[in-house]
This record gives sequence, C-alpha cells and structure tokens, in this order.
Amino acid sequence: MIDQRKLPSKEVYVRCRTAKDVARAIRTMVIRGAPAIGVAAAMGVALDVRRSRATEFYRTCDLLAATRPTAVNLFWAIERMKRVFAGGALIDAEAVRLHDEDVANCRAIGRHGAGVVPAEARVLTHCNAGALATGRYGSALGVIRAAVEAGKRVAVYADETRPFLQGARLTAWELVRDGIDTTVITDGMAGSLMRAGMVDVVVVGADRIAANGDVANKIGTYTVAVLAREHGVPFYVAAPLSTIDLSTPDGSGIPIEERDAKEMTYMGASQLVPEGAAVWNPAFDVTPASFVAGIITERGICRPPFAESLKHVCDGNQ
Ligand SMILES: CSC[C@H]1O[C@H](OP(=O)(O)O)[C@H](O)[C@@H]1O
Repeated sequence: MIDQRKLPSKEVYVRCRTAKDVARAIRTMVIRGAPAIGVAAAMGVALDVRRSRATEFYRTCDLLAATRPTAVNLFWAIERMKRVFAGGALIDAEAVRLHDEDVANCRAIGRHGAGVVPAEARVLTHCNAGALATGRYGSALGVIRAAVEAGKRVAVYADETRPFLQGARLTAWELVRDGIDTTVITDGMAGSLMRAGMVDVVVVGADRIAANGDVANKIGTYTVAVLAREHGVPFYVAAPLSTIDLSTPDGSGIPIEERDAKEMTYMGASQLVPEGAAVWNPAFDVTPASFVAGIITERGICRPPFAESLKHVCDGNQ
C-alpha cells in the first residue's frame, strides 16, 4: 500500500505480510480514510486466515478492531469477515469482493452526487475523502470527479486540514494528478472565502454517521458546516452505507479518537509547540444533522429527516 505519510513528496509503498503489519499501517496512518481502513482490515484478516485456527482468527479480528475507534467502516468490515469465516466461505475472496464493492459504491456516490454540483462550481472540501481514503475514486472526491466527468466546470478549494494535512498533502495530490483546478487554503481561510461568495457547495466525507444523521468527520468539519450555514452554502456529506451506523442513535455516542500530541507539536523534525504547553488533538468532530443538506450514498441522496431516510436507504444493508 502507498505510504500516505510520505505524500506528496515521495510515492513509496509499504508491504504488509500479516494482519499485524496491516494493524500497524492503520494505526500509524500509512493508510487512512474510513472506507480504506475497512478494506485494509479485511485484507489483513485474509492475510492471516490461511494459517490461523478459529481462535487465532478472532484474535486477528480483535487486533485490527483495536487500531482506530471512530470510523465504523473498520468494524463493519471485520464483522462481515467474521460472518464469512463462520459460514466457512473463502475469506480472501470476500476481502477482494469488499474492496471491489467499495470502488463501485464510490462511483455510484459520484453519479448521485454530481447533481448537487452546479454546472460551474467552486467546491470546498475538508480533509481527504478521495481514492486514498477509499478503495479507489473517492466519496467526496468521487462527487467532484463525477461532476468533472459530466462536463461541469469545477474549481476545488481544499482545506489543508491541520494537523495531519490530508487536504494539502493528499487531496491536492490526487486532484492535481487529475488535472482538476485546485487551490489549497488554510483551515482558517474557509470563512473568508465563503463570506466573499467564493464557495458554491461544500462536499466532505464521513467516518461515522449516526442514525439521526449526525456526522463524525475530520476535526474542523463542524467549523466548515457552521460557516456554510452562516453563508447560505449547501453542506453535503458523501459516504458509502458502510459509514452509516444505525446502532448509534446520535453523534453523542460516536467515539472520537484522540491522536498523539506529536502530530501537532512537530512538523517532521521541526518543533511547533514549546515544551510545557499542552495540546488537544481530537482527530474528529461531530456535525449535527441540522447542518447537513444531504447525505450522498451509493443508493442515492438521503435528505432530512435523516432518521427516516437513512433507515430506508440502509434497509437490508446493515
Ligand atoms: C472517505 S474518508 C472519510 C474520512 O476519513 C478521514 O479521517 P483520517 O484521515 O483520520 O482517517 C477523514 O475524516 C475523511 O473525511
């Protein structure tokens, strides 16, 4: 897998031979992005299952489930592999199927989502919900790609997304390679851009969507949602059904990962924060459903009231 920590300056690959290797890659953000870590976990289980007995299989699942707490796709993928293992079917075939489905889902999300992008649009996005964060093509970036493929003239503003800089390093890397007009801004600039009337629509990804439509996504997403409402900019979330967690009633029940302070206090070898200063580094925040214009899924766009529309779209898929 490509080492996303090294992008955009280096394209280097990490080989994972065991589930332990995959768990380390997820935990250290070699691979990140809700759907992508679900796919990686499924592949990790498949790497080990050839040699493992049942007890080891479930221990492998627990190892991967312990890597990151917020993205529900990780747990959804592991539970799916457990069902297949219990049914005696081939685990590695299921892992490949899960990956291929995620790619197809992203393309479907793109098709459905392109309709919310005006013919000439300036789209703001936050973090990276692109090919690097999914099986391929992306969820939020899938919407942007599909709009461009449909002939729409799209300019993207990518929030750099401190502290891990998924927007500056990863979204910009993906979109520049696609030849899509991309401008990186600091997270603090989004408000002025919207106030100047330079954003037509916001599209972001998600790590977990609660049954009422509350959305957990990269830290700073809530800020963007509040700014979008203040400036009358529609705020959309693009995510596959594997991101929807109907068992969690609302956003208060979503576990928010706190990551190592070093992600904030250092940029490479450069110290950014003096010793003695504390930092708070939640990797995600929760945007209340009331800020969301629609949730774009592979089965169509869910509109408020989300408790009903999400249940309807998930029927038979949870
Ligand atoms: C389609 S990716 C969804 C989501 O995952 C990212 O988090 P991280 O980079 O910490 O794995 C970000 O919140 C994306 O929007």
